[in-house]
Parts: sequence; C-alpha cells; structure tokens
Amino acid sequence: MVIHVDQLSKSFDYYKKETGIRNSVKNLFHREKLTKDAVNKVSFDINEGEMVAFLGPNGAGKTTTLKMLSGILYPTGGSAEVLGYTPWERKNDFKKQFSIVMGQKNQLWLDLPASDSLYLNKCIYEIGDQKYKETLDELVTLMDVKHLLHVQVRRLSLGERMKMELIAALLHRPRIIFLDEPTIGLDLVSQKNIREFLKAYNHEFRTTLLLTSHYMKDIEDLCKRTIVINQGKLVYDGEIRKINEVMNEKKRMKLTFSAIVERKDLAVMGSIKEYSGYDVILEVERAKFKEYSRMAMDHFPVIDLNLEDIPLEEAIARLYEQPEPRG
Ligand SMILES: Nc1ncnc2c1ncn2[C@@H]1O[C@H](COP(=O)(O)OP(=O)(O)OP(=O)(O)O)[C@@H](O)[C@H]1O
Repeated sequence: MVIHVDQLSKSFDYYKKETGIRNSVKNLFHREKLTKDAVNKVSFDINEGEMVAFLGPNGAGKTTTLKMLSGILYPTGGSAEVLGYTPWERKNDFKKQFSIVMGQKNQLWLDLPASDSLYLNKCIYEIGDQKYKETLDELVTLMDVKHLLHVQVRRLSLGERMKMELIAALLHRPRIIFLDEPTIGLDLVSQKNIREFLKAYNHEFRTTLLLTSHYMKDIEDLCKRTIVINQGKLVYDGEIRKINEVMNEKKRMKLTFSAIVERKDLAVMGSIKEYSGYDVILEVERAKFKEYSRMAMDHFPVIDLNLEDIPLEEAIARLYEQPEPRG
C-alpha cells in the first residue's frame, strides 16, 4: 500500500463578511467566525500502481485532500501516510518521490524556455547528468515535444504547455503523481494525448496516479477505481463500472416503433426521458424490466428494443446527492 488515509479532516476558519459601509464598520469591531469542513473524516487506501479517480462536485474537498497528501496543507484531524511518510512533515526524501500537477497552475516559468525550468528541476531534485539526459530524452520523445524545448513557454499552446508541465513533474521519476484537472481547458485531441501518455506511463513504470477531473472521458479511460467525495465526505469507493450496480434501481429502455405511440400509454412503465413518437427512452425499475419489455412487445408496434445502463455521468451526479456512503 502506498497511500493510507485514516479519518483525514480539514476545516477552514473564515469570517462572515457583510456588504455595505455600515456593515463594514461593524465588522471592524465584531466579526462572526465561521468554520468550513472542507474534508470530513475521509479514509481510503491506495496500492502501488493503481490509477484512481477522485471525483466530486465543485467544492467537495478534492483539491484540499490532494494538498494534504502532498504536504502543502496540514490537516485538522486524522492521519495519512504516503510512501510511509507523513506528508506534512515535508521530509526531503518524501518530496523526491511524488509530484503534484495542477492543471490550473504553472510550475514552469512562462518567460523562459521549458528547457531552463526543467534544468532547474534537475538541480532541485539532484538528478545526475546522465540520468537527466536519458529521462528528458525519453519523455520529450514520448510526448513528441523535443522540438519545443527551447521555445519560450508563454508561446506554447495550452496542450504543449501541459505536456511540458508533466515532463517537469516526471523528471525525478516520482512513485506517486497527484493530478488535479490535468486536461482542463484542453481540446479533445490534446486531452486524448495526455490520457494516452498517462496510461502508457503508468503501464511502463507502475507509477501510482490519483487524478481529479471533471471530464468523464478521463475517468473512464484511465481509472478502474473511483473515490467520490461530496461535501467533504466519502460517498463511494469502488469500481467505476459498478457505480451503476450500486445505484442499481433503474435501467434505461430504448424503444423504436413503426407507428406513433402516445406518451400517456408509455408513462405507465416508467419516466420518459426522451420522446419523439417513434423513438422513446424510458427509465424503468430494474426489477420490472422483463415484465415491461413483454408488455411493450405485446401492446406496441415495437421494431427495436434495447436495455442500457444509466449514463455514468448521471449515475455519478446522483451519487453526489447521496448523503451516506455507498459501495
Ligand atoms: N483557504 C481556504 N479558506 C477557506 N475555505 C476554503 C479554503 N480552501 C478551500 N476552501 C473551501 O473548502 C471547500 C473544498 O474546496 P476544494 O478546493 O478542496 O474543492 P474541490 O473539490 O477541489 O472543488 P473544485 O472541483 O471546484 O476544484 C470549498 O467549499 C472551498 O470554498
């Protein structure tokens, strides 16, 4: 096991600020202190080589958790062990074994070519000359950015810049990479490139990856397992493809008819998600599916019938509404 998290919590204190001059003056003398439980007693374990998606709606506590696991923030409760270290003790040996990449933040200097920032990382991480040359060469070839090493970072496209950011994060061969929205703002082709790279990299080096993303494709493509948090609490930890089984009350029935069927005649079977007269998508109780398929075949001019899971995105959105853990 490379990551062990036990009842990890982080609260932020902040002061209520009211608008208007009167209230601003009042705030000078009396400020109401409020507490936000950003992460609330979260526990999970991650094994070496796993690629785990860390999901949750905006403000769920994902970034705060990643920041604690990489030692940027101190927790207010609980404990965590990453590669056998307590992250917030920030031991040098620990810092040399992980990386954090935030899609919204640059670690490269915008006014310098990437090669300069990469060389700086070489010095910080005390990478030997030969090792640096080999690793850099391998990474720029894998990412196909060798020709861009000497271009000022500011002049690179967002996708090219993210590739360089990843190279900077991987130069010291970390055993764990925390990726916070690595594909944010990238076009579909660049997103795919980054995903393919991460997949190949994980396969080759068994690097553990903990990834947050709002793009479902990233999650489905890269990770078997997902941890979902909502309002700071863990609500699901398990296989992505099992989310539907866990939320298994409903399935989708897609019907195509040879003649128009009235809405009201279909509504008895379940809720209508899409309707055009000839085509309909119904959400039906999983337990009743067989009965309703027979009923549809007997009573309507059915020319095609398909059963589908609820789309992953929707299943996850429903998980976000769950107050209690599932899975
Ligand atoms: N320094 C801080 N002071 C006060 N509140 C904070 C601070 N940092 C984060 N929070 C609050 O903690 C909660 C969790 O924030 P966090 O950034 O971890 O969410 P997230 O899951 O990463 O969200 P997103 O998907 O929007 O990036 C939010 O309500 C946020 O406003």
